[in-house]
Amino acid sequence: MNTAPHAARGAKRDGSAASTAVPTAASAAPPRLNVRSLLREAEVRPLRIATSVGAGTMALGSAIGLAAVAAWLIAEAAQMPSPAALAVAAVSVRFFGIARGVFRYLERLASHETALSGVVALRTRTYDRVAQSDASRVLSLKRGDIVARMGGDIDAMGDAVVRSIVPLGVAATVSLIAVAITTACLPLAGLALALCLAAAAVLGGALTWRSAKLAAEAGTVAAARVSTATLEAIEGAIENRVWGRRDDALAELRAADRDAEDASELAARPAAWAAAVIQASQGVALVVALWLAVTAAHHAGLPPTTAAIVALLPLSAFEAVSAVPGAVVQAFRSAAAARRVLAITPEGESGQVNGDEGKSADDGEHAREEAASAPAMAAPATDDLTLALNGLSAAWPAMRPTRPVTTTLRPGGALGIVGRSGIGKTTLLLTIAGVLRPAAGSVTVGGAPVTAATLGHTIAITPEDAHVFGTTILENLRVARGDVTPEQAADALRAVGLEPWLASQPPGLDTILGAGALTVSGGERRRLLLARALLSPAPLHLIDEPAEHLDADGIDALRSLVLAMKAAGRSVVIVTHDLGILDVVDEVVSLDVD
Ligand SMILES: Nc1ncnc2c1ncn2[C@@H]1O[C@H](COP(=O)(O)OP(=O)(O)OP(=O)(O)O)[C@@H](O)[C@H]1O
Repeated sequence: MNTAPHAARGAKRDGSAASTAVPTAASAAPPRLNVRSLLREAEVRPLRIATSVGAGTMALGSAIGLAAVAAWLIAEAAQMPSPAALAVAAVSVRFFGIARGVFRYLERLASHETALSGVVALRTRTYDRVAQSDASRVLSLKRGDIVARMGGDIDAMGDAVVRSIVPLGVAATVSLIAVAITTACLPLAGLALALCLAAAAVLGGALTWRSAKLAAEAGTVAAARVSTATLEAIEGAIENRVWGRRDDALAELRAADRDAEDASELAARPAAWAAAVIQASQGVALVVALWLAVTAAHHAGLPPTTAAIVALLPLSAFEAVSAVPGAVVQAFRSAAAARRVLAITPEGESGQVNGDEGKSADDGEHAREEAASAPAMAAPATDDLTLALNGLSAAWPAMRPTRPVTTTLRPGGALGIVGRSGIGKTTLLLTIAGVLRPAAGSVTVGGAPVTAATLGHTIAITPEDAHVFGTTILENLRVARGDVTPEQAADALRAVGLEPWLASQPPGLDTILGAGALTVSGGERRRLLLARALLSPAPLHLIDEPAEHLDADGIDALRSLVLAMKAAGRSVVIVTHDLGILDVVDEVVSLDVD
């Protein structure tokens, strides 16, 4: 039985109130993420990263080799090198030229393979976590927000490997090799190069990080203001002209644009400083290396070839360091994406992904609650299927809780929930299903607390906007139970009055329906969902607005269906605006406040 996804889709996704007024999954301070935990999450093996870094280092090393051969040729030219030595130089140039391309290709292969398989692992883990997480967190997000987190954000986490970890690893390795070679030739020059490289990497990296942070904070807000002001100016052009507010709208747009410019300038400043620091460090490294090499060649007898290598090596070493700003920007983006993804998962709440850092008292309480309810999740402990609402009140984070409800529903009974629009009937239904945690009171089946995992075993739910999949009628009914036979499917469709409709479809049960019920009418869709509910094996069924879109015949079919479910010993809870069908329920609960 697979009704949980319906529950998720069934909830309204107007998360605006929740996301502004109350700390929710979207707004709560997200946990920190470190590189080790990211690599573990993405199932990236250190050996694979080492292979990518090794290949990248060889590619850049080949470039350094080319520079070294050039330096040697320049230094040797004046001393008339032998043809044999020149032949060696020529072969070396060819070797390094080819090796550079080959290793660059290998590095791309290795790092992309690592990143792509990492993204698959990350996405799979995140889907698993979301399926197990507190539904109110996920349901409080807008659909587009979830798609963005599952899509672009996880891709951005994967990009950390290719665009951040590997380039930083290559920069560090190449710098170390350059410093080692320089130190071997002339220790003082090695020290100077090490200091310049460290200054460029650390200062340049820190300034770039600052720039990325400013761009993300001020830049995003300013860009959103410009978009809003632009849309309002265009869409409200006629009204603004009529009411004489055109100048105000344009002034707001100009102000927003100025803000956006200021924000991008603010963010560009540290980035410019970072570029300047790297350039200045490279310049200083070159001048110092040149000066030390020439001095050593003149006064300490350093061979001219070695002096040339010492003088020219900084050029190549800084080629690796110049990748640092881009890698830092990517690290910032990946970290922000990781925080957004983790914020919708239980691990995000508890900080499990990041070791034990950031566990709040609230998180601990949540974990204890989960642990306490765990035994009830596997299966009901008793055969008693009595549903008990004990002062149960339901609420989304920013919503006023519904009035407390206390009642008992025995197997074979039916309960109706009514109340004015927006009072919280659907919210209460989701709470009874265990999708949302109660705002107050409790809901139990056979004395055991209901949790999200009870859904499917004991409780099934048919939300108002339960999804109709783009597949056959039979498969749409098998959502309720995987082993529904064609005969059972046809019987269920007959029970809800869809027999004539089925007969009018030449492929019968194999008729493909349009995804999202595009090819069925509102009433047919509702009856199809009722047939699905009828086929569900769960002894307790919750149905949201079953009478919606039904004509008089449909209402009669609904009545018969509820009576049939009751006769079969199943309990039914119905949320409805249609008071006409309440004659089939045993008790009616109104959420309206007197
Ligand atoms: N996913 C959600 N996240 C946050 N708030 C929500 C969500 N879904 C609904 N709400 C809010 O909860 C309140 C109650 O909504 P609910 O759907 O439970 O009312 P209802 O009584 O079933 O309404 P109706 O009869 O119109 O279907 C509303 O203010 C609604 O905006």
